[in-house]
Formats: sequence, C-alpha cells, structure tokens
Amino acid sequence: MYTTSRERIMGSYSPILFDSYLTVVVLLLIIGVSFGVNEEAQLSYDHYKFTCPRVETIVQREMLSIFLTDPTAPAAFLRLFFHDCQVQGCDASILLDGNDSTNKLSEMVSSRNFGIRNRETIGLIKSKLEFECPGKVSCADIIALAARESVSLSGPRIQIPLGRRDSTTYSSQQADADLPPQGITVDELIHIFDSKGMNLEESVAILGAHTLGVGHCQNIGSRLYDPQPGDQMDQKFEAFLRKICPGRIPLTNLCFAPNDGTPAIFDNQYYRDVLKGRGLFGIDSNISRDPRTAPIVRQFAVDQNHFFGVFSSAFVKLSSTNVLTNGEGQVRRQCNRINVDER
Ligand code: HEM
Ligand SMILES: [Ca+2]
Ligand SMILES: [Ca+2]
Repeated sequence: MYTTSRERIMGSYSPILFDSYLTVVVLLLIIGVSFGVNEEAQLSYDHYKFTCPRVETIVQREMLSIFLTDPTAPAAFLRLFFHDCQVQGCDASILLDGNDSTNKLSEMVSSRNFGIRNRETIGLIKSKLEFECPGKVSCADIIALAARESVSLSGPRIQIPLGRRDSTTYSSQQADADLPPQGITVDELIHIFDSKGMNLEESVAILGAHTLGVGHCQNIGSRLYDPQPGDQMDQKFEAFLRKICPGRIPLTNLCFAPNDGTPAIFDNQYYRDVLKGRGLFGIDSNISRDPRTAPIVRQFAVDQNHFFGVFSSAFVKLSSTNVLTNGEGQVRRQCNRINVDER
C-alpha cells in the first residue's frame, strides 16, 4: 500500500492535532509576512507596471545620452549608488541639500563623499520621469537604475527589484560614520557586506566595482608615503603613482590615478591588477593578500563570467537591504528636497 506525502509527513497524528498544527503554521506565516521577515520581498520586479511602465526604458535612454558625452559617468553613478545605499539604505538621502535655516548639513559635507559627482543628473532624469508619470518614481529607484545602466554598458545587465521610497532624513554624521575609508581591513569589509546579506564571495565581487573610475591623491597619499606593514606594491606602479601624487598631502584636489588598467570598462582587470600589486587603495591590496579572499580574487581574475554572476547577486543585495517601502518615506517631487507638505 502506498502512502500520500501528507501521511508520510504527518505519520500517525490524529486529524485534530493536524488541524492545530496547520493553524500554527498559518499563524506563523501571517506573523512572518506582517513583520517583514523578507525585506526584499517588499520591492518587486513589476512595481511600476501600471504607474510608470516605461520607467526602465526612459532611464536607459537618458543614461545612454549622458554616457556618449562623458565616458567617466558610469563610474560616478556606480559610486553614487554605493554611497547612497551605505548610509541609511538606498533612499536618495545623498541627494538632499542641507538646510541653512536649521544648520543641517548635507551628506555631501562628509569628507568620505569627496569626488562624488552627477547628483544633479539624477534630478534631470527625475524631471523627465515627472513629465511622463508625475509623483510615481522615487529618486532612490532612479539612482539604483542609473547604477545598473552604468554597469551594463560594458558589464552584466542586472535585473533589480523596484519600489524604494525616498527618505525624509539625512545626516552628514551618519555619512562620516558609515562610509568606509580606503584602508579598511578585510574583517571590516566582511562586516560591512555581511550586514547586507552577502557571503564572502559576494563581498569580494562587489568591490570589483573598482574596475571603473579613479581615485584622487588625497586617498592614495597615506598608502604611498606611510604604508601599512606587509602592504607591498608593484615597483613600477608605485613609481607611477609617486609621479602623479608627489607628496603625502596633495597640493591640489585635481590629481588622480585609474582604479585599474581599464577604468572605463567593466571587466575583471581589477582582479588581475590587484594580484600583481597594482591595486590603488589599501583594501584592494588587502583582498589579494588575505588567505580568505585571495583564492576568490584569483578565480575572478581568470573567470570573468563567474565574476559577473556573483557581482550581479551582490548588487541586488546591496540595492535591496534596509530600504524604505510601501507607506514609509515619500516619493520626492524634486530629488534634492523633501516634500515638506507630506512629512
Ligand atoms: C567597502 C569598501 C570600499 C572602499 C574602502 C572604497 C573606497 C573608495 C575610494 C577611496 C575611492 C576613491 C574616491 C576618489 O578619490 O575620488 C573609490 C572610488 C570608487 N568606488 Fe569605492 N570603495 C569601496 C567599495 C565600493 C563599492 C561597493 C562600490 C560600488 C558598488 C564602489 C564604487 C566605486 C567607484 C565606481 C569608484 C570610482 C569613482 C569615480 O571614478 O568617480 N566602491 N572607492
Ligand atoms: Ca542613503
Ligand atoms: Ca576595468
């Protein structure tokens, strides 16, 4: 005689016990859903299906025209996204202007946000979207979509869930506290990304964002002229950096060096470079030497497809953790200002 799967699971439980078991399961499910156990579930892949169905096409079109005139823009948008998500979650807090009357400072005042560019461009894309579907698309979603387009220009095309809402708060002190300096340890790196649900491999992959863009001398000088024990650089690379940044404290903010050998292309060159002692920042060098992360760096260096796959899942996690959804926050009408009538 065969048994149904229910009988196999329930064994000899009586129907009454089964019913109360079922009630408990249903109750637990209801509690789980109402307390938002799975935060990501509140974002969705068809959030704007009825309210702004062309949002992704419009952002893509606007971004492509920006990329045509500024090949450094993809790097700027990708870092803007990280610096938004790292402080209070991806809520466009980084776009808010400070308030002179209350003396509240913008997150941009934080020295960790030095070099952040293209905040106004998000506002420009927002105004196009306000024309098409007023009051619907959050600035936080636009930042995440702009970063996705920046990666997909030469790297993987990542589908991201949408429905983030914009913050009504911002804090330059929080930015100071949460944005990591260039020389963090591998332990600190793991801690930052573990809190966003990333495993070790994803934490190493998300740092692969340093395949794009540049670093300025003010973030390179301390490593060049005051190196940590064991932090060795390729000699030619070191000489190259010393030419660009001749002193520990730069005379101007204008001098910078590329993050990898191909700073306008999203590829796995970054991992090949850090293995050769050509990582720009302390943390880039640290992941190539730590026994936990070095094998992952070596694998990404030889397998770009694998890097793209792990980067994509890390990107979705970074973009979905600790976000405002549903009735929280607001959808700003202008990205640099809170809608005061809605607070
Ligand atoms: C968690 C450890 C990280 C540290 C310590 C770090 C540090 C830095 C520093 C110091 C710069 C140079 C800024 C300048 O001098 O102009 C930089 C640039 C950059 N970072 Fe990171 N970063 C980290 C993670 C990330 C992540 C997770 C992303 C993106 C997902 C990212 C994307 C970028 C990009 C694209 C640039 C180049 C920006 C440009 O060219 O305008 N970084 N990072
Ligand atoms: Ca934020
Ligand atoms: Ca590259």
